[in-house]
Amino acid sequence: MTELVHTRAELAKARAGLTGTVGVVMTMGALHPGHETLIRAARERADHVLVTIFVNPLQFGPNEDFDRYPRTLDTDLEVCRRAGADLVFAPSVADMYPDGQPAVRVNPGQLGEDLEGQSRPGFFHGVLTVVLKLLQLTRPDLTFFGEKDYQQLTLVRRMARDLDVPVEVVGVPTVREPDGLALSSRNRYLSADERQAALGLSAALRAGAEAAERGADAGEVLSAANRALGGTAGVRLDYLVLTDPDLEPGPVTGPARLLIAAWVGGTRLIDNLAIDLAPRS
Ligand SMILES: Nc1ncnc2c1ncn2[C@@H]1O[C@H](COP(=O)(O)OP(=O)(O)OP(=O)(O)O)[C@@H](O)[C@H]1O
Ligand SMILES: CC(C)(CO)[C@@H](O)C(=O)[O-]
Ligand code: BAL
Repeated sequence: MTELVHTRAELAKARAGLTGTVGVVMTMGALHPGHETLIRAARERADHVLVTIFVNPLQFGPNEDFDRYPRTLDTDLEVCRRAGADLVFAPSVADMYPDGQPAVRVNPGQLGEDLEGQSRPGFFHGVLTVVLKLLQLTRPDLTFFGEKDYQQLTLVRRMARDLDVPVEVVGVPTVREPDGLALSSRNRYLSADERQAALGLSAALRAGAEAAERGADAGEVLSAANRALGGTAGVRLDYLVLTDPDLEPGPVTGPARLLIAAWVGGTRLIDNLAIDLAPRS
Protein backbone atom coordinates (compact mmCIF):
# COMPACT_ATOMS: atom_id res chain seq x y z
CA MET A 1 0.00 0.00 0.00
CA THR A 2 1.19 3.52 -0.80
CA GLU A 3 0.16 6.22 1.65
CA LEU A 4 -0.13 9.85 0.47
CA VAL A 5 0.53 12.72 2.90
CA HIS A 6 0.55 16.45 2.24
CA THR A 7 1.52 18.25 5.45
CA ARG A 8 4.61 18.13 7.69
CA ALA A 9 2.46 16.86 10.58
CA GLU A 10 1.09 13.99 8.47
CA LEU A 11 4.59 13.20 7.23
CA ALA A 12 6.04 13.14 10.77
CA LYS A 13 3.33 10.71 11.89
CA ALA A 14 3.70 8.40 8.88
CA ARG A 15 7.54 8.55 9.02
CA ALA A 16 7.46 7.51 12.70
CA GLY A 17 5.64 4.33 11.63
CA LEU A 18 8.45 3.28 9.25
CA THR A 19 10.78 0.94 11.12
CA GLY A 20 14.06 -0.20 9.55
CA THR A 21 15.94 1.67 6.84
CA VAL A 22 14.32 4.35 4.69
CA GLY A 23 15.27 5.35 1.14
CA VAL A 24 14.07 8.68 -0.25
CA VAL A 25 13.55 9.58 -3.91
CA MET A 26 12.97 13.31 -4.47
CA THR A 27 11.07 14.41 -7.56
CA MET A 28 9.12 17.27 -9.06
CA GLY A 29 6.40 14.86 -10.25
CA ALA A 30 5.33 14.18 -13.87
CA LEU A 31 6.86 10.79 -13.16
CA HIS A 32 8.26 8.63 -15.97
CA PRO A 33 10.19 5.33 -16.11
CA GLY A 34 13.40 7.17 -15.07
CA HIS A 35 11.77 8.03 -11.74
CA GLU A 36 10.36 4.52 -11.54
CA THR A 37 13.90 3.14 -11.82
CA LEU A 38 15.00 5.35 -8.91
CA ILE A 39 12.10 4.07 -6.79
CA ARG A 40 12.92 0.46 -7.67
CA ALA A 41 16.61 1.05 -6.83
CA ALA A 42 15.51 2.42 -3.45
CA ARG A 43 13.21 -0.59 -2.98
CA GLU A 44 16.23 -2.90 -3.42
CA ARG A 45 18.43 -1.10 -0.91
CA ALA A 46 16.02 0.06 1.83
CA ASP A 47 13.25 -1.49 3.93
CA HIS A 48 10.90 1.41 3.11
CA VAL A 49 10.70 3.86 0.21
CA LEU A 50 9.49 7.43 0.52
CA VAL A 51 8.93 9.56 -2.59
CA THR A 52 8.63 13.34 -2.45
CA ILE A 53 6.74 15.25 -5.14
CA PHE A 54 7.25 19.00 -5.03
CA VAL A 55 7.74 21.61 -7.75
CA ASN A 56 10.18 23.83 -5.87
CA PRO A 57 9.67 27.51 -6.75
CA LEU A 58 13.07 28.38 -5.25
CA GLN A 59 14.97 26.70 -8.09
CA PHE A 60 13.09 28.35 -10.99
CA GLY A 61 14.22 31.63 -12.53
CA PRO A 62 11.67 34.40 -13.19
CA ASN A 63 11.36 33.48 -16.88
CA GLU A 64 11.40 29.71 -16.42
CA ASP A 65 8.56 27.19 -16.51
CA PHE A 66 7.43 27.03 -12.84
CA ASP A 67 3.79 27.84 -13.71
CA ARG A 68 3.50 25.49 -16.65
CA TYR A 69 5.57 22.63 -15.15
CA PRO A 70 3.33 19.50 -15.47
CA ARG A 71 1.46 18.57 -12.28
CA THR A 72 0.03 15.07 -12.57
CA LEU A 73 -0.43 13.78 -9.01
CA ASP A 74 -2.99 11.05 -9.81
CA THR A 75 -0.85 9.31 -12.41
CA ASP A 76 2.28 9.94 -10.30
CA LEU A 77 0.65 7.97 -7.48
CA GLU A 78 0.02 5.08 -9.86
CA VAL A 79 3.74 5.04 -10.75
CA CYS A 80 4.69 5.15 -7.06
CA ARG A 81 2.32 2.27 -6.29
CA ARG A 82 3.58 0.18 -9.20
CA ALA A 83 7.23 0.73 -8.25
CA GLY A 84 6.58 -0.14 -4.60
CA ALA A 85 6.78 3.17 -2.69
CA ASP A 86 5.41 3.03 0.87
CA LEU A 87 4.89 6.74 1.39
CA VAL A 88 4.48 9.79 -0.87
CA PHE A 89 4.98 13.31 0.50
CA ALA A 90 3.42 15.92 -1.79
CA PRO A 91 3.47 19.20 0.14
CA SER A 92 2.14 22.58 -0.97
CA VAL A 93 4.47 25.57 -1.35
CA ALA A 94 3.03 26.97 1.91
CA ASP A 95 3.82 23.70 3.71
CA MET A 96 7.43 23.76 2.56
CA TYR A 97 7.97 27.50 2.99
CA PRO A 98 5.57 28.58 5.78
CA ASP A 99 7.48 31.84 6.30
CA GLY A 100 7.71 32.63 2.59
CA GLN A 101 11.02 32.45 0.75
CA PRO A 102 13.78 31.35 3.14
CA ALA A 103 16.35 34.01 4.01
CA VAL A 104 18.97 31.34 4.74
CA ARG A 105 19.91 29.09 1.80
CA VAL A 106 22.57 26.50 1.06
CA ASN A 107 25.49 28.02 -0.87
CA PRO A 108 26.59 25.48 -3.51
CA GLY A 109 30.05 27.08 -3.90
CA GLN A 110 31.87 27.64 -7.20
CA LEU A 111 30.54 24.46 -8.86
CA GLY A 112 27.03 25.80 -8.30
CA GLU A 113 27.88 28.82 -10.48
CA ASP A 114 29.23 26.77 -13.41
CA LEU A 115 27.45 24.86 -16.21
CA GLU A 116 23.76 24.70 -15.16
CA GLY A 117 24.42 27.41 -12.57
CA GLN A 118 25.70 29.78 -15.23
CA SER A 119 22.58 29.44 -17.36
CA ARG A 120 20.21 29.21 -14.38
CA PRO A 121 21.47 31.69 -11.74
CA GLY A 122 20.40 30.67 -8.22
CA PHE A 123 19.29 27.24 -9.44
CA PHE A 124 21.55 25.17 -7.17
CA HIS A 125 20.95 27.42 -4.15
CA GLY A 126 17.27 26.53 -4.61
CA VAL A 127 17.91 22.84 -5.28
CA LEU A 128 20.29 22.25 -2.36
CA THR A 129 18.09 24.23 0.03
CA VAL A 130 15.01 22.14 -0.75
CA VAL A 131 17.02 18.90 -0.79
CA LEU A 132 18.41 19.67 2.67
CA LYS A 133 14.94 20.57 3.95
CA LEU A 134 13.47 17.36 2.54
CA LEU A 135 16.32 15.34 4.09
CA GLN A 136 15.59 16.93 7.49
CA LEU A 137 11.86 16.25 7.14
CA THR A 138 12.18 12.66 5.91
CA ARG A 139 15.40 11.54 7.75
CA PRO A 140 16.42 8.80 5.25
CA ASP A 141 19.31 6.39 5.49
CA LEU A 142 19.75 6.53 1.71
CA THR A 143 18.69 8.99 -0.98
CA PHE A 144 18.63 8.28 -4.72
CA PHE A 145 19.45 10.77 -7.49
CA GLY A 146 19.62 10.24 -11.26
CA GLU A 147 22.84 10.66 -13.23
CA LYS A 148 20.75 12.47 -15.86
CA ASP A 149 21.11 15.56 -13.62
CA TYR A 150 24.80 14.86 -13.10
CA GLN A 151 25.82 18.24 -11.66
CA GLN A 152 22.91 18.06 -9.22
CA LEU A 153 23.96 14.55 -8.09
CA THR A 154 27.55 15.77 -7.66
CA LEU A 155 26.48 18.77 -5.61
CA VAL A 156 24.10 16.76 -3.39
CA ARG A 157 26.98 14.36 -2.65
CA ARG A 158 29.24 17.32 -1.94
CA MET A 159 26.66 18.94 0.36
CA ALA A 160 26.23 15.68 2.33
CA ARG A 161 30.01 15.49 2.79
CA ASP A 162 30.70 19.16 3.48
CA LEU A 163 27.77 19.62 5.87
CA ASP A 164 27.94 16.18 7.54
CA VAL A 165 24.44 15.19 6.49
CA PRO A 166 24.02 11.60 7.71
CA VAL A 167 22.72 10.04 4.49
CA GLU A 168 24.18 7.85 1.73
CA VAL A 169 23.69 9.51 -1.65
CA VAL A 170 23.20 6.85 -4.35
CA GLY A 171 23.55 7.70 -8.07
CA VAL A 172 21.33 5.86 -10.57
CA PRO A 173 22.29 5.54 -14.29
CA THR A 174 20.27 7.51 -16.84
CA VAL A 175 17.24 5.75 -18.31
CA ARG A 176 16.86 6.37 -22.06
CA GLU A 177 14.31 5.85 -24.81
CA PRO A 178 15.34 3.08 -27.25
CA ASP A 179 16.61 5.76 -29.68
CA GLY A 180 18.89 7.28 -27.01
CA LEU A 181 16.89 10.28 -25.76
CA ALA A 182 17.27 10.62 -21.98
CA LEU A 183 13.87 10.46 -20.26
CA SER A 184 12.93 13.82 -18.79
CA SER A 185 9.66 15.34 -17.62
CA ARG A 186 10.32 18.29 -19.92
CA ASN A 187 10.32 15.98 -23.00
CA ARG A 188 6.55 16.32 -22.93
CA TYR A 189 6.96 19.96 -24.06
CA LEU A 190 8.49 18.77 -27.38
CA SER A 191 6.60 18.69 -30.69
CA ALA A 192 7.22 15.68 -32.98
CA ASP A 193 9.87 17.62 -34.94
CA GLU A 194 11.53 18.84 -31.75
CA ARG A 195 11.50 15.29 -30.33
CA GLN A 196 13.49 14.25 -33.43
CA ALA A 197 15.90 17.19 -33.09
CA ALA A 198 16.41 16.40 -29.38
CA LEU A 199 18.15 13.18 -30.43
CA GLY A 200 21.08 15.45 -31.34
CA LEU A 201 22.08 15.66 -27.66
CA SER A 202 22.56 11.93 -27.07
CA ALA A 203 24.02 11.51 -30.57
CA ALA A 204 26.69 14.12 -29.76
CA LEU A 205 27.56 12.35 -26.50
CA ARG A 206 27.75 8.99 -28.24
CA ALA A 207 30.00 10.42 -30.96
CA GLY A 208 32.32 11.72 -28.22
CA ALA A 209 32.36 8.36 -26.42
CA GLU A 210 33.05 6.50 -29.68
CA ALA A 211 35.94 8.84 -30.47
CA ALA A 212 37.39 8.15 -27.00
CA GLU A 213 37.09 4.40 -27.64
CA ARG A 214 39.18 4.91 -30.79
CA GLY A 215 41.88 6.58 -28.66
CA ALA A 216 40.97 10.27 -29.16
CA ASP A 217 42.25 12.87 -26.68
CA ALA A 218 40.04 15.41 -24.89
CA GLY A 219 40.12 17.95 -27.74
CA GLU A 220 39.31 15.31 -30.36
CA VAL A 221 36.42 13.96 -28.24
CA LEU A 222 34.91 17.44 -28.07
CA SER A 223 35.41 17.97 -31.81
CA ALA A 224 33.68 14.66 -32.61
CA ALA A 225 30.73 15.55 -30.34
CA ASN A 226 30.47 19.04 -31.83
CA ARG A 227 30.60 17.66 -35.36
CA ALA A 228 27.78 15.21 -34.60
CA LEU A 229 25.65 18.01 -33.16
CA GLY A 230 26.55 20.41 -35.97
CA GLY A 231 24.36 18.43 -38.33
CA THR A 232 21.25 18.73 -36.17
CA ALA A 233 18.82 21.46 -37.19
CA GLY A 234 16.66 23.00 -34.48
CA VAL A 235 19.15 22.55 -31.62
CA ARG A 236 20.83 25.60 -30.03
CA LEU A 237 23.82 24.55 -27.94
CA ASP A 238 24.22 26.04 -24.46
CA TYR A 239 27.32 24.09 -23.40
CA LEU A 240 29.24 20.96 -24.34
CA VAL A 241 31.96 20.28 -21.80
CA LEU A 242 34.37 17.46 -21.00
CA THR A 243 35.35 17.40 -17.33
CA ASP A 244 36.71 15.31 -14.53
CA PRO A 245 34.02 12.87 -13.15
CA ASP A 246 33.75 14.94 -9.94
CA LEU A 247 33.38 18.12 -12.04
CA GLU A 248 36.63 19.43 -10.57
CA PRO A 249 38.50 22.01 -12.68
CA GLY A 250 41.79 21.08 -14.33
CA PRO A 251 43.09 18.87 -17.15
CA VAL A 252 41.06 15.77 -17.97
CA THR A 253 42.70 12.35 -18.31
CA GLY A 254 41.35 8.81 -17.88
CA PRO A 255 37.75 8.64 -16.61
CA ALA A 256 35.81 11.79 -17.56
CA ARG A 257 32.29 13.11 -18.10
CA LEU A 258 30.90 14.72 -21.23
CA LEU A 259 28.00 17.06 -20.42
CA ILE A 260 25.63 18.85 -22.77
CA ALA A 261 22.83 21.38 -22.42
CA ALA A 262 20.86 22.69 -25.37
CA TRP A 263 17.65 24.43 -26.32
CA VAL A 264 15.29 22.52 -28.59
CA GLY A 265 12.70 25.12 -29.53
CA GLY A 266 11.60 26.63 -26.22
CA THR A 267 12.69 23.61 -24.16
CA ARG A 268 16.05 23.37 -22.44
CA LEU A 269 17.37 19.79 -22.16
CA ILE A 270 20.47 18.31 -20.53
CA ASP A 271 22.31 15.00 -20.84
CA ASN A 272 25.73 13.51 -20.06
CA LEU A 273 27.82 10.38 -20.55
CA ALA A 274 30.86 8.74 -18.94
CA ILE A 275 33.92 8.94 -21.21
CA ASP A 276 37.11 6.95 -20.82
CA LEU A 277 40.09 8.82 -22.24
CA ALA A 278 43.01 6.63 -23.21
CA PRO A 279 46.15 7.25 -21.11
CA ARG A 280 48.67 9.43 -22.97
CA SER A 281 52.27 8.34 -23.08
N1 LIG B 1 16.10 9.58 -17.42
C1 LIG B 1 16.39 9.52 -16.12
N2 LIG B 1 17.16 8.53 -15.65
C2 LIG B 1 17.50 8.46 -14.34
N3 LIG B 1 17.09 9.36 -13.42
C3 LIG B 1 16.32 10.38 -13.84
C4 LIG B 1 15.92 10.52 -15.20
N4 LIG B 1 15.16 11.62 -15.31
C5 LIG B 1 15.08 12.17 -14.09
N5 LIG B 1 15.78 11.43 -13.19
C6 LIG B 1 15.98 11.72 -11.77
O1 LIG B 1 14.75 11.83 -11.09
C7 LIG B 1 14.92 12.76 -10.01
C8 LIG B 1 13.82 13.77 -10.09
O2 LIG B 1 14.00 14.52 -11.27
P1 LIG B 1 12.90 15.46 -11.90
O3 LIG B 1 11.60 15.24 -11.18
O4 LIG B 1 13.42 16.82 -12.07
O5 LIG B 1 12.69 14.78 -13.33
P2 LIG B 1 13.25 15.20 -14.69
O6 LIG B 1 12.76 14.25 -15.69
O7 LIG B 1 14.73 15.43 -14.54
O8 LIG B 1 12.53 16.56 -14.92
P3 LIG B 1 12.95 17.80 -15.81
O9 LIG B 1 12.61 17.42 -17.19
O10 LIG B 1 12.10 18.83 -15.23
O11 LIG B 1 14.40 18.07 -15.59
C9 LIG B 1 16.30 13.37 -10.16
O12 LIG B 1 17.20 12.68 -9.29
C10 LIG B 1 16.63 13.09 -11.60
O13 LIG B 1 18.01 13.02 -11.88
C1 LIG C 1 16.06 17.26 -6.51
C2 LIG C 1 14.79 18.04 -6.84
C3 LIG C 1 13.56 17.19 -6.52
C4 LIG C 1 14.76 19.28 -5.95
O1 LIG C 1 13.63 20.04 -6.22
C5 LIG C 1 14.79 18.47 -8.33
O2 LIG C 1 15.85 19.33 -8.60
C6 LIG C 1 14.72 17.31 -9.27
O3 LIG C 1 13.60 16.83 -9.46
O4 LIG C 1 15.75 16.86 -9.79
N1 BAL D 1 15.63 18.02 -13.21
C1 BAL D 1 16.24 18.95 -12.28
C2 BAL D 1 15.31 20.01 -11.81
C3 BAL D 1 15.11 21.14 -12.74
O1 BAL D 1 15.54 21.12 -13.89
O2 BAL D 1 14.49 22.13 -12.32
